[in-house]
Amino acid sequence: MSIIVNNISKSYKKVKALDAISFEVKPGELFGLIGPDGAGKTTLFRILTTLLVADKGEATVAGYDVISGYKAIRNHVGYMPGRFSLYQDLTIEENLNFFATIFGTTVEENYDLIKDIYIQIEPFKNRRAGKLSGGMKQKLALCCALIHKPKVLFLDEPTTGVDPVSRKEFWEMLKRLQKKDITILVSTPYMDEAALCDRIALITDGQILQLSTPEEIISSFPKKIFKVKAAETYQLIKDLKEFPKTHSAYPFGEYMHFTSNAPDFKTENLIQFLKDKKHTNIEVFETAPTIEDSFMELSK
Ligand SMILES: Nc1ncnc2c1ncn2[C@@H]1O[C@H](COP(=O)(O)OP(=O)(O)OP(=O)(O)O)[C@@H](O)[C@H]1O
Repeated sequence: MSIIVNNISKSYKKVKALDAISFEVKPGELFGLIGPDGAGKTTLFRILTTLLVADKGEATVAGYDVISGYKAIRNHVGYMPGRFSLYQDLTIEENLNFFATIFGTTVEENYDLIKDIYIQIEPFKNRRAGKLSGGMKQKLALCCALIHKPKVLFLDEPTTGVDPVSRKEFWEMLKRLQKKDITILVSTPYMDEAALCDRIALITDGQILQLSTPEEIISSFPKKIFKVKAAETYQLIKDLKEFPKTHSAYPFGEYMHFTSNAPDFKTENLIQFLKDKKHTNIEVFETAPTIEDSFMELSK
């Protein structure tokens, strides 16, 4: 296993950031930690990259224990923290050379690994990191995290604050890196990105709610799910909560997602209920569940 996490707990005074977390990541896997802000993702990354010591439990990365093997881990992993790790006053080229030097290597030695990504920012290589766009900073930070050819790559919310096109390109880059035998642990609050991982752990309040492939998580969704819309959205939210057969109802884009607690639920019943409440332009139709729906259901 590339990463083994066994019963890891960590508290900051009264806040339990991680509560007996266990999971394993296979070599070459692209594994996602999916969860909202404050779920404990950064704390876990810091423990696995040896920057923070857990209160309880054990973990190994690339075969090394996070406590006794911390020096080896630092040489074998790449870490792209959520907040940019770049030196703002150094140029693209200087940042990259700096990271190569501290790992005792050169940009030339591992250029092959970063080439695809670096050529996109190379035209700006003399620009200071502080003056780059979010997407360009992200690409540079990834190059810096890769420059010593790590076995395991940790990416903490790499696409937060990045535009949708750059987000898509970024995930394509990760898929290419995976083919080069790098194990990747990536965290994201974006549920749509979860579908791009081999396996994911849904995490909230320091606990894993479910761990599986995205397909399995979706197919194990226990209920029929419906999209609901009406002219008055705010009133619709209130009324759906009052409908006696509601199990869950929450906003999802321009619709509400609704599940029923009644095995014999019929859309006509809901439509009639909403009509009685004077709603207009009512739409109710069945839809396929998403990872976000699984998350909502599990964290209920
Ligand atoms: N140094 C700290 N001191 C006190 N509490 C902390 C500290 N770091 C994190 N926490 C708390 O621990 C919990 C988990 O935080 P963590 O940063 O690990 O979560 P996260 O999933 O990475 O979320 P975010 O994306 O907001 O960083 C949160 O409640 C957070 O407020």
